[in-house]
Amino acid sequence: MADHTNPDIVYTIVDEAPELASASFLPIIRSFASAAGITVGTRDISLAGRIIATFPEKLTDAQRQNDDLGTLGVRVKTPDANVIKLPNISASVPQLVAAIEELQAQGYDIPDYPYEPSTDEEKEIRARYDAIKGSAVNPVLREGNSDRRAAAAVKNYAQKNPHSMGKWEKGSKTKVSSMPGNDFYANEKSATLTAAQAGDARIEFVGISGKPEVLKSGWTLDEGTVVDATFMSVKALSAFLGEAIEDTKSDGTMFSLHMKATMMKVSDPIIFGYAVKAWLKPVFDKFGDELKALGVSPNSGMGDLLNKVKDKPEIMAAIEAVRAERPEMYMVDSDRGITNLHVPSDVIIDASMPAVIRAGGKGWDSQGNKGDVNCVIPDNCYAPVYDETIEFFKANGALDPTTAGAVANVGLMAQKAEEYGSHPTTFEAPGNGVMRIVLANGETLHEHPLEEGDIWRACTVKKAPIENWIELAMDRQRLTGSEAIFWLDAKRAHDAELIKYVTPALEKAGVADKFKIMAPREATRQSLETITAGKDSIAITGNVLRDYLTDLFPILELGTSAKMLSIVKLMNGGGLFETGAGGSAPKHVQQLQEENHLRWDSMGEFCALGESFKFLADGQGNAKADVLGRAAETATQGILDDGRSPSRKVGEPDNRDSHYWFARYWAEALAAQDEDAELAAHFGPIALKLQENEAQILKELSEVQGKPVDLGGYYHPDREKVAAVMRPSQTLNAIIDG
Ligand SMILES: NC(=O)C1=CN([C@@H]2O[C@H](COP(=O)(O)OP(=O)(O)OC[C@H]3O[C@@H](n4cnc5c(N)ncnc54)[C@H](OP(=O)(O)O)[C@@H]3O)[C@@H](O)[C@H]2O)C=CC1
Ligand SMILES: O=C(O)CCC(=O)C(=O)O
Ligand SMILES: [Mg+2]
Repeated sequence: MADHTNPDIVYTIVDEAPELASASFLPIIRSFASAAGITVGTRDISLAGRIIATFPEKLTDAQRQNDDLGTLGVRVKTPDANVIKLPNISASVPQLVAAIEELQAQGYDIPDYPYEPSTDEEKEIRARYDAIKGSAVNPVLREGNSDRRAAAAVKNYAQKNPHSMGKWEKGSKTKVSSMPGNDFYANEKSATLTAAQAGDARIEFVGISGKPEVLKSGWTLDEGTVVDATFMSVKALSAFLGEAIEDTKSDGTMFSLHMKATMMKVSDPIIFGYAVKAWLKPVFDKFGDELKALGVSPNSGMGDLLNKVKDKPEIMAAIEAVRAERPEMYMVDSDRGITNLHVPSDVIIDASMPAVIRAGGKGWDSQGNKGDVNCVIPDNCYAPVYDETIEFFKANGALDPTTAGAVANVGLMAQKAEEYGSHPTTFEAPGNGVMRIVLANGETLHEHPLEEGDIWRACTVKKAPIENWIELAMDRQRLTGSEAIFWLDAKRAHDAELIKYVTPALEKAGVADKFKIMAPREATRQSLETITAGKDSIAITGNVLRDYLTDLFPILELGTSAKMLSIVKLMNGGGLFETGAGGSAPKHVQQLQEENHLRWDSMGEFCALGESFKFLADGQGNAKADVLGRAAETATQGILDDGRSPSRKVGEPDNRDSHYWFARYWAEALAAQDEDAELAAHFGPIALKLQENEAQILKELSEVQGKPVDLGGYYHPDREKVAAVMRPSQTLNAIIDG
C-alpha cells in the first residue's frame, strides 16, 4: 500500500516486471535518499490498486485504498511535483477481467465486469470499469510534453556492445498493408478555433428520423484549439481485411495485425474485432447467432472466443476447417498456441513492429518457424513510417548499431493531445446518418455522413501545449545542434493546422533554417539516412508518433527501449520522469515465476532517478540532492562500463544483481566526492561493507535461481512474498536497511 506523506519524490507502484524490480530497488533508493534528508513516497497506480480504489463500497477497511491516481493527477499540476513513473498495465478487457477475478478470489467483494450491461446499476459499474480500462494512467499524469532520448552513456555503450540484429534479405516478402482509402487518414477534417467559435460544443448524430441525438455535450473547446474529426468506414475495413488475408495466402507469408488497443481503447478493440470476424468469417456467417448467445465478443479476441465455444464440437470443427484454409498467422507464443488475434493487448504496435523489423522482417508462425510477415496496419496516418523503414532496410540492409546515430524525440503530449485523448469523443455510428460537431455559437464545425458501425472520432490539441512543444523543440535543437524535423504531413488536415503554428513560431525566433517539416514517410527516410551516416536527428512529433518512434529507433539502435531517458517537463513547472519507453514485460514475470530469474533491465529507472534528484537540486536548491544525483549518474555509468545489466538466462546475474552493483557504485561515488563531507562520511563505511561482502551477496543472489517461486498473485501479488523473492540476500538487506 502507498504511503501518504508529502514526499520530496513520488515513486509509483505499478504492475508486473517493473513492480517486481521496485521491490528490490526502492529500498535502496529510500535508504540512500534518507541519508540526505530526502523522502521518497509511493503512489499506487497499478491496475489492481485502481480497481480497489474504484469499488470501495463492499470492502473492509483493511482492503480499501485511496484514489492515488486522482491524487497524483492533482500533484502533477503543482510546480514542485517530482514523480518517477514506471510503466503500468494499460488493460485490455481480458486483462481487466483476470485482475477482477484474482481480487475476488483474494476476498475482495468487487463486482463482475458487465460485458453487456442492461440495468442502470450494471451500466454504472461498466462506466466505472471503462475508466480503468486501457491507457487510463498516462494521459492523467502527462501534464507536459515529452523529451525522450538515450542518455549519452547508454548510446556509447550500445555502439561498443552491439545487440544482435536480424539480416534483411533482398527478396524479403515482409511488407505493410493498409487500407486503400476511407480510413481515418483519408476522412480527416481539421480546424483551429477562433475566439468566436470557442465555448461549449456538442457532438450529435442525425439518423434517418432527422432528430439529432446528442452523444456528447458541454464539451469545452478553447480558442486556439485544433479540433479534428474523422472516421473509418467499417465496410471498407472489412473488405480490406478479407483481401489482406487472401493476399497473405498468395504471398506465402504470415498474417499479422498491429494496433494499439490499449492507448486507443475505444477504436482499436473494435478494429481488432473486425479482424477476428474476418479471419473466422465462415464461422461467424454460419454460427453468428449462436456465438452471440454464448456471449462471444470478437473485440475480446480469439482466446475468449475459443474458451466460450470449447464445448461446442460443431463450432470447434468449423474453426479447425477455417484454420486449414487460412495462411499462417503471426504468433505471440507458438509453444502455447497464442496467436496474434488471441488478446487485443498482446500485439501492441509500438513494440511489435520494431520487433519484426529488428529481426530482419521476421515473425514466428504456429510451428515455431521464422518467416516473412504481412504487417496489417489498417489506417494510413502512421503506417507509412513502418512501410518506409522496411523498404529502407530491404534496400540498404539492417542498421549497424556500432556506427548508427540516434533519433531523439520531442513529443506533443500534454493535456491528452490528439488521438490519445480521443476516447471520450469516439463513437460507433448508431445507424446511417450524419455525425457532426456543433460549436457554442451554433456553427457546425465538421460533419461526416456515416454508415451504421462506422468508427468516428474527434481529437483536440490545445494551444498552450502546442506552443510549449515548439519551445521544447527549439531548446533541444539549440542544445544539441542536431538535425531537427517536424514530422508533419502538409497533406493531412490536422498536420496542416499544426504547421500554421510551427512556421510562424520558428520564423519569429529566427531559427526556421534549423528545422525541416516533412511528412512521416519522408521524415522516416531522412532520419534513417541521417543515423546510417552516424549523425543524430530530433524527431518532433505528435503524440502517436512520440509513442511509436521512441520504441522503433531505440529498439534498432540500442536493442531495447527500456534504456531510454524519458523526461516530461510538466507545464506548471513540475517534473515527471518516466522510466524507459517500453512496457511492463509480462513475459519477464512468467520467467521469474518459473525459474526465479528476473531479466528486467532497470536502466530506465537508473536514468530517471538521476534526473529526479537533479530536478530537486535545481528547483529547490537542494545541494545534497545534487550530490546524490551526480553520484547516481556515476553509478549508472558504472553499470554500463562494467556490463552489470541483467542477463536473459537463468543462472546468470539478473535484475537483483544489477541493483547490488548500482548501490555499490552509488555508495562509492558518494564516499569519493568532496563537496559534502557529511554524505561522504556516511557512505564511506557503506561502500566498504558492500565491497567486502561482494562474494557473499552475489552467492546469496545466485543461489535462489532455478526454482519456481510463488508471488501470491499476478495483478495483486502479496507484497511480503514479493519482497522475500526480490530481496533474497540477507547480507545485502542488512547493509541497506542498517
Ligand atoms: N509507459 C507505460 O506505462 C507503458 C505501458 N505499457 C504497457 O505494458 C504492457 C506490455 O507492453 P509492451 O511494451 O508491448 O510489451 P513488453 O513490456 O513485453 O515489452 C516488449 C519486450 O521488450 C523488452 N523489454 C521491455 N522493457 C524491458 C526492460 N526494462 N528490460 C528488458 N527488456 C525489456 C522485452 O523483450 P525480451 O522479451 O527480449 O526480454 C519485452 O518482452 C501493456 O500492458 C502496455 O499497455 C507499454 C508501454 C509503455
Ligand atoms: O499508456 C500506454 O498504454 C502506453 C504508453 C506508451 O506506450 C508510451 O508512452 O510509449
Ligand atoms: Mg510506447
